[in-house]
Amino acid sequence: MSTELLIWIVVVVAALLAVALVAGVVLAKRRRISLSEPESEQPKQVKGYQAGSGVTFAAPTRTAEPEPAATPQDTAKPGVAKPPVKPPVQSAPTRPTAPARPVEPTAPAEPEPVEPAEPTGSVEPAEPTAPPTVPPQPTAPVKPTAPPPPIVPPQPAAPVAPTAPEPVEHPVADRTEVDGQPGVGDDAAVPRDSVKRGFVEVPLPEQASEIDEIEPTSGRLERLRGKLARSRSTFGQGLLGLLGAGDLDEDSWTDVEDTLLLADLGANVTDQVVTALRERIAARGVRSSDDARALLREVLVEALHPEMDRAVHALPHSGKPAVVLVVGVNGVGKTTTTGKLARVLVADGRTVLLGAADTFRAAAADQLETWGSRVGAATVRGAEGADPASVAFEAVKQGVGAGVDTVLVDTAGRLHTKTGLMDELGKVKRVVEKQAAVDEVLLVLDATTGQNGLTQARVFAEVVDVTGIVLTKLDGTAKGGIVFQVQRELGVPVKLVGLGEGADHLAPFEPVAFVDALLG
Ligand SMILES: Nc1nc2c(ncn2[C@@H]2O[C@H](COP(=O)(O)OP(=O)(O)OP(=O)(O)O)[C@@H](O)[C@H]2O)c(=O)[nH]1
Repeated sequence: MSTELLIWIVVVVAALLAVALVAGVVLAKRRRISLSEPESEQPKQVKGYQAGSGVTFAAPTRTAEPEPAATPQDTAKPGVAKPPVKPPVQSAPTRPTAPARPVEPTAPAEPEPVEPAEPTGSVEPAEPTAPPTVPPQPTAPVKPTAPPPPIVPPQPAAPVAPTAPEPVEHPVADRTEVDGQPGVGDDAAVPRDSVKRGFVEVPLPEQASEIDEIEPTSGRLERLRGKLARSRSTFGQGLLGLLGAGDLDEDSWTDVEDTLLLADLGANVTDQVVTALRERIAARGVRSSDDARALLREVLVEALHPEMDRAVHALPHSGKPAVVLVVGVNGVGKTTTTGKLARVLVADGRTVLLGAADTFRAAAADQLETWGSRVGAATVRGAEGADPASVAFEAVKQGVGAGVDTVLVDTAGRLHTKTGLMDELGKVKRVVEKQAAVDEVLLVLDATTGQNGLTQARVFAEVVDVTGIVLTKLDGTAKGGIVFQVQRELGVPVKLVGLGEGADHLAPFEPVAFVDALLG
């Protein structure tokens, strides 16, 4: 074999080897790429918790036996909560294209449950003589010339033309009783003969010329977290600063306790939280501020009982509308909450009828009607001073007749005595139940009143079977901890929170998103 041939063989072998090497490298690279998903197809990793859901509505889950109300004894125990129920149906977030069906005016209310109109500011009505399951009969003789108050047929989306009355002096700041008990007679924070609040004193939403755009309800708590800034400074800075500092001595634990008490968690919840923190820090140790945050988050979320059923029972069932009563003392934000809730329901594709059973304050009905007109919900109202039960009855009757999905009844908050409160609310509920079951009783509490709100809540819980709490004005307080306490004391879940005066500043209460907002 010649040298030249040998050289050629070596060159060809070298070239073949080089080609094989390059091909091997390319194949190996391809294989590596094909093992992983294309980046765009990977689910986007969300950092931290995102409040994704909106307000959850559900048809009532009750069966023949109504759920027993939580007793104070029950609720004194830690962790007492309503047993988790069947997961509620999450309604599709559809937006209605047309306003709610107009409600046909019906004949005046049936005489039985309707009482003659009472002049506003009159003395408390006489004790009803009928047994509690029957609507109370008027004990005073009915004057032939005083027929039941006419129920004004609802004007769907009719703009309200407010006549601007003279501004009146009113102790607005004193509207919620300072010792927490609804005052009695002349001891009431707002004496019964005081000048009524005028229309001008309540900031009304602007008149609607067309149906409002409503902000999506999903993720509202997340979007409104900035409104919790005042509470955040207590939890996020105060508490995290203490826990992140490393080994805690007894003085530091006392500071932790004080911070929780100052945030209105109350003695029992504070005890529970501090005990859990101490145990877990001892078991796991806290080495960084991230550890401290994670631990605090875990303990606070647990204390809020995320397993509680927070669905608002506002979906129709058995061919009838759901009936939601909104109760609470005056000034806490009942009318505003009723209006905001109507918006949420309409945004969810539901038809809503509003019942203005707050007949003590004429402006309340105007206020509610304005809220309704902005979303195309009709309002049933009575004359000022009319029997609230008759207006509630008429609203539900018309709601059943018109086949709406939900009737929201705004009740009166001007209640001076516990007995009056009992009679009034009990009667409203009994009378309404002649038409349709009451599915939800939402107790509205003003978060800025702290312990007072809690005392009011206990009084209301004695009177009606409260099924959910709406905590308003959380944007105006550093004491967001009241949420923990109110749930524990009443054993009733906080379902909604008010985070501002804006029309869409009502959010579903989500424990994890709430704690995240508090911790910042
Ligand atoms: N900052 C803030 N203000 C609120 C909130 N909810 C209601 N308000 C305000 O609280 C005030 C009282 O609200 P209303 O809805 O009139 O209260 P009410 O309970 O119906 O009052 P009465 O009809 O007198 O019983 C109004 O100025 C509302 O705008 C909230 O979540 N945050």
